[in-house]
Amino acid sequence: MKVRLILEDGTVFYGMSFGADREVSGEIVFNTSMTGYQEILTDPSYKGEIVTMTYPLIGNYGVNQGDVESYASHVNGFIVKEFCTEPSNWRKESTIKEYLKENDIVGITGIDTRALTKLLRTEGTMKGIITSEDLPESELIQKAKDAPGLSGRDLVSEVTTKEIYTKGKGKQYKVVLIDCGAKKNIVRSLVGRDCEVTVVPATTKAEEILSYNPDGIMLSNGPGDPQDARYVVETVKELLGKKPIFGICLGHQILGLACGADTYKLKFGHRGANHPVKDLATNRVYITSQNHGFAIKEDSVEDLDIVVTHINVNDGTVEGIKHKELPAFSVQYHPEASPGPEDSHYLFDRFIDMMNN
Ligand SMILES: NC(=O)CC[C@H](N)C(=O)O
Repeated sequence: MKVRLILEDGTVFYGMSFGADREVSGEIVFNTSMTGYQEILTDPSYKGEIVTMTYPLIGNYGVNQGDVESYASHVNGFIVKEFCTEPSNWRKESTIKEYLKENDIVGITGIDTRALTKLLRTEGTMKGIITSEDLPESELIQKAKDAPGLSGRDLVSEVTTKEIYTKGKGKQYKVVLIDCGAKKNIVRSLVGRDCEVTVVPATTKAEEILSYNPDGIMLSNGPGDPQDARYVVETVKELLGKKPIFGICLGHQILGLACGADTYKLKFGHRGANHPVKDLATNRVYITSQNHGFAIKEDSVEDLDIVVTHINVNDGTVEGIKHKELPAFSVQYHPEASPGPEDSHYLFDRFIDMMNN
């Protein structure tokens, strides 16, 4: 079926639907990873976003149950230049097209994703709408403008776990993971390092978290504007100094806010698997997996009890912080990778070391 992608600035792209046939809107973002499309579709941090892949051929190794990163798919829509109809891989269970249909994800193909990405890079991320409706363009542009953005809404509550559950029962270190939209590989990375991980809803109060008597607390990734997750920020303020804390992505922004820093929205964010990040202590550069549209303001960290530990080599933005005295640190990127390079796995080891002290 023919569909249109209409951006709030009036740009129109024509494509074909290859997933669910529904009208969707959301913030359009681009991801530069060449592989990992299934992990991207199921990363809860993409809630509210329509993802365009810059790599021109998506789906060439198929999809399988092992590569999902959460209990469902979360993207509002998925845009590709071309999708593969005959994937070849020993792990393949079905095709990207079947997957999108089965999981009710709107997908469009035949889009000039290079032109779309260049536009978003120049103008910044924009809201857009994917539709097959035969309405006048002006009405559809208005619909795109009226679509909810990422700020001013509590997206975390839409993806956080409803039930408390534990993985790696009986393992040595007890970790409570505050689930703001956690990816499975964070849990796997901890369980693989001898941690028993109790995953709790984002609304869980500090007192209840401490009642588990954990050795450490992990703050997960998650969707939306960190300023809208104030209730988690308040919880983290109470937990600071009581137990070692490690934050990833939204968890990093939340730790920053809890320590008094400020956050802002980046022009078009960082989403991909090859973002260079410099560790300021060693001057070593790591290639990292990223997916974020907000960041900690560098100048807001001055005069606080935290320091910037990592920066992005491309644009100099803050990629990591640590508390000057208390056992708490965080990174804006994804040490759990999935998809992406595994260079930063050592950060989980650093968290274990903190729990040993
Ligand atoms: N992956 C994440 O945790 C993303 C954090 C936040 N939603 C952002 O876009 O910046």
